[in-house]
Amino acid sequence: MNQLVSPFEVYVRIRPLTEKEINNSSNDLSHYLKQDPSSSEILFKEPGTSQFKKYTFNGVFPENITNLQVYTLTVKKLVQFIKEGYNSTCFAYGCTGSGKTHTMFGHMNSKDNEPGNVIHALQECLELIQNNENSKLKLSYLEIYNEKVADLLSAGDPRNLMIIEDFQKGIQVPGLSEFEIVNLKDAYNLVIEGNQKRVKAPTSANELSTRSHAILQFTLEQKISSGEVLSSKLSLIDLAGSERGSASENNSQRMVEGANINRSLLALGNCINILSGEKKRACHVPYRDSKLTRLLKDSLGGNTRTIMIACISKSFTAYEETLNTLRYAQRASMITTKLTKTMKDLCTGDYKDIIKNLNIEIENLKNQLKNAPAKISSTIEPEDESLYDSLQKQLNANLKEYWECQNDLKEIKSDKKQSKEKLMQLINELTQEDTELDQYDKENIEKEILEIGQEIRECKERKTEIKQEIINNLKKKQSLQKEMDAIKDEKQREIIKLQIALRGLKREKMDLYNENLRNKEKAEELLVESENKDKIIASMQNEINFMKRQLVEHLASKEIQSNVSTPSNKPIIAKNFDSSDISGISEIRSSTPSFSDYREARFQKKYAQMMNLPERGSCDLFSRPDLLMKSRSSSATPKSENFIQEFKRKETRKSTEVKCILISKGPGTIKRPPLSSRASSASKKRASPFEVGMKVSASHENLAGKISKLPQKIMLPNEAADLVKSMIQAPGTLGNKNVW
Ligand SMILES: Nc1ncnc2c1ncn2[C@@H]1O[C@H](COP(=O)(O)OP(=O)(O)OP(=O)(O)O)[C@@H](O)[C@H]1O
Repeated sequence: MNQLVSPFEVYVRIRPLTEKEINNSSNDLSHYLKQDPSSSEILFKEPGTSQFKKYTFNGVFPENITNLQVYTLTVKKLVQFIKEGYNSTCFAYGCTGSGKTHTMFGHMNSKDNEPGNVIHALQECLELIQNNENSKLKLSYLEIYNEKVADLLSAGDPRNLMIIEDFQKGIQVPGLSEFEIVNLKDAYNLVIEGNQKRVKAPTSANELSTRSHAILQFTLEQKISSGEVLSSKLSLIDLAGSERGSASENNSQRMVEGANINRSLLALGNCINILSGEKKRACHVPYRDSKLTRLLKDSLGGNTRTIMIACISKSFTAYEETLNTLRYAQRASMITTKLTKTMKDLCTGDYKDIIKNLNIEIENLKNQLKNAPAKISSTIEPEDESLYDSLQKQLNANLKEYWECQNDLKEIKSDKKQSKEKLMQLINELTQEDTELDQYDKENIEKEILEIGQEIRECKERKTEIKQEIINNLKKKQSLQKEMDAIKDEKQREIIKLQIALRGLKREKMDLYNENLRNKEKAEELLVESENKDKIIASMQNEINFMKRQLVEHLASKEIQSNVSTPSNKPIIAKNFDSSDISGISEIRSSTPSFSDYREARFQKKYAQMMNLPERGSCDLFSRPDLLMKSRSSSATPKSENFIQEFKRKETRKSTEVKCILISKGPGTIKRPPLSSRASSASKKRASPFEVGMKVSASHENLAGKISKLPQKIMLPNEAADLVKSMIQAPGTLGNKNVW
């Protein structure tokens, strides 16, 4: 018996007669109630018959059994179960004075201290956490009195707490005090403190009757290897007495209490009926019918384990209540069948179909998610996501609650309609003249009419309450929606701000880019300008260099003039001049006079005037551009012919005074004859040096070789003059035929 055999187990505990009851021997129910201590059955004699009806449960505890034994056979199994991470519940049900409080709490302050289930469970749970350093135990204690939830451990007096359903944590009571338990003494004191706060009042059956449902919850939190926290709760419930108003000799307050107690127990019974499958309308479990069932929603059915201890008294005065309790407990015990059956069904083909359908649904949802616009993710920051999710879940729960309320309303309407029809039928039965009713039947019908009248009143009350719940539900929905919108709005505002900032930055970036472009263009222009300037400077530099050379030449010519006297100034005659010799001259190039030539000429003129020198340019050999040659072939070009002819002609006429020939062999560079060589004929008489630049082609190695023996430097005029003179006077020094 140490393991739970089904998710919902029902035990019956028989309370022994009290001393007072023993004294009244007629009060013993033994003649009506039989129980074999070795079996889990009770035989009970139904009213009006001599036969015993058999009630079967998971176990029956006779009068002499102790609280510890009861604990060992019931709640101890649940403690093991919460250790595995499942929620579980144990509630004591029964009429006033049947021993519920005794079973759950025991005699906590009396000298014959006999702790009940709560204390034993606490002890065992503490052992659990002491053996596992990664676990915590928390305790909360509340009561439901007149359909209001009150915290029994709060320092103040907070009444009417809300019950909400959290999709992750399950049923929650926001604002409910919760204490971490580390030792039994503290826990014990908390329980005593809570018990003292419970609403109590004397009834005819119990001097210290507790008038509320007391719910004590242990929450066991265990950190598992993955780092996640496994949270499970054990709810231990001492229900208020299930008796009818008349039995407990009540005043008006007791009547209200009784109505509320009855309602919640009725709701609990209805839930149990549906979970047990007794009612055909099994689709909707009316957890919302009372605070008690709402609170127990995640502790009844599903993956939870529940133990009901139905307490009955052996007192005959409680006969009717005992019978009701047995019937109630019997119905509850049928939950076992339903759940077992469901588990069996899971092994059949239906299960495969369910899985298949679920897989299809999952696939559909995945696709929907994939195709859904990522509105939320784009607007909600990760840190807000959990809050947003939680609000979303609360909204879903709120919506679910709304539909449940609407369903309840429909059910109430239909119940009311049925009750009214039944009422009419009973009234007809009672008032019909032709029916013969004896006093007993009449009393029964009247009793039934009263009960139905009470039911109709309850329906009305319930309807008003549900309407109020719908109003509250809609208010809650609005506030949740507001909260969600606030998150969205706030994020939206932030996003808009960021977008504006981003646009600003983009504009700034664009401006910078454009400015950069402009700067680049400017830089390029400046570069070109500077290159041009460099070129100008370089050309000016060249000009300066050239002019410097000219100056040197001027000075040299002046010197030559003074050195070469007119008498000895014999005309230089080229002898044996052969045109083939100059055919190797690949290029003698000149151009039409340029501005710089003109400037140079002016400079030279001015320089000459300044220095009192004769003006330059005396060789009309090169004064005519058409005489300038360009020859690449071995045969003389017409131009070279012209050149030769002209040279010879001038030589013949002896009209040309060639004072000096400077020959320089540049690296492929041909210097044009200076402008001076093309000077006007007016200055012919005054001889002036001129240059001939040559480029010697490879095919005329002969000439090239000879020329290469010439000094490769610009000679001073007098040196050059001497050289030329020697060349002319001693022809052949440059070769047999080459005479210049
Ligand atoms: N198994 C038992 N053995 C001895 N005494 C018991 C037992 N069960 C109950 N009693 C005694 O019976 C009396 C009534 O019990 P208890 O207060 O537990 O009833 P109850 O069902 O909680 O009543 P109520 O619903 O009115 O609170 C108490 O004095 C209690 O000590």
